[in-house]
Amino acid sequence: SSRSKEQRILDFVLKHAVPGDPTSVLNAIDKYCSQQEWAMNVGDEKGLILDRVLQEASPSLVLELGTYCWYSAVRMARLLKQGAQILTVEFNRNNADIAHQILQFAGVQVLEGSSEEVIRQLQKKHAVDTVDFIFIDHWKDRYLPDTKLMEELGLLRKGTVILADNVIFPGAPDYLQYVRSSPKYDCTYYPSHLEYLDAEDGLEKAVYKG
Ligand SMILES: CCCNc1ncnc2c1ncn2[C@@H]1O[C@H](/C=C/CNC(=O)c2cc(-c3ccc(F)cc3)cc(O)c2O)[C@@H](O)[C@H]1O
Ligand SMILES: [Mg+2]
Repeated sequence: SSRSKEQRILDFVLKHAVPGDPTSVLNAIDKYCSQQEWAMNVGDEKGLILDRVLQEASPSLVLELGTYCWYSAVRMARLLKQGAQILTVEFNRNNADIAHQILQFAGVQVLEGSSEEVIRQLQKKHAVDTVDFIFIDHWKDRYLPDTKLMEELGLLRKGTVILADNVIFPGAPDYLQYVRSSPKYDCTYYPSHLEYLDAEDGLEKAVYKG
C-alpha cells in the first residue's frame, strides 16, 4: 500500500532524529514539513509560544486534543517537570499508531478514541481529578463543545490553562467568541503565523477562573 504523508514524515524522523532526543525529532519534522511536504503541525514559530505558555503554567497533567503527528506532544513532553504527564487523544488509528512509535521514549501516553469519549472517561478510567494544561489542536468545530464538556465534568480548576491553536486560520470563531465573552476565562491572544507559511494565525490562551 502506498505510504501516507504521515508515514513519510515518520520515515524521515526515524532516519534523521536521535532516539530519545526530542529536540532532534522536532528539528527533523520541521525540516521535512518546511522543505518537502507541508503538514499541520503547530510548527517552530507557534511552538515557541507553546513552550513559553507551558513553562509558565508548569503543569503536572497535560491533556492534548488531536495528536496528529505527535509534534506538539513531543514539544511539550521535553519541557515537563519530573513526574508530570501528558495524555494526548487521537481517534485516527494510523496517526495513533505512528504516535505510539514516536512518543514511547518521550513518556507520552496516546489515548485512542474521540475526544468526547476520552474526556468523559478521564476521571473514572484514567484517575484524573482536574487538568492543569490543555492544548487544543483537533477539528476546529470541536474546540467549543469539548471545552464546555470539560467545564461541565469539573475537569477545569482555578488557573487551568487552555491553549488553542489556529484561532485565526483555519479559525475557531465560536470557541473564540465564547472564551473571550465568558466571565469564567481570562484570555490572551498570541499572534503568529500558520506553520511553515506566511499566513497569519495565532494561539489563544484562556485561563479558567474557577
Ligand atoms: C469527533 C471529532 C473530534 N474529536 C477528536 N478526537 C480525537 N482526535 C481528533 C478529533 N478530531 C480530530 N482529531 C485528530 O486530530 C487531528 C486533526 C487536526 C485538525 N487540524 C487542522 O485541521 C489544522 C488545519 C490547518 C490548516 C491550515 C491551512 C490550510 F490551508 C489547511 C489546513 C492548520 C492546523 O494547524 C491545523 O491544526 C487528526 O489527527 C485527527 O485524526
Ligand atoms: Mg493546528
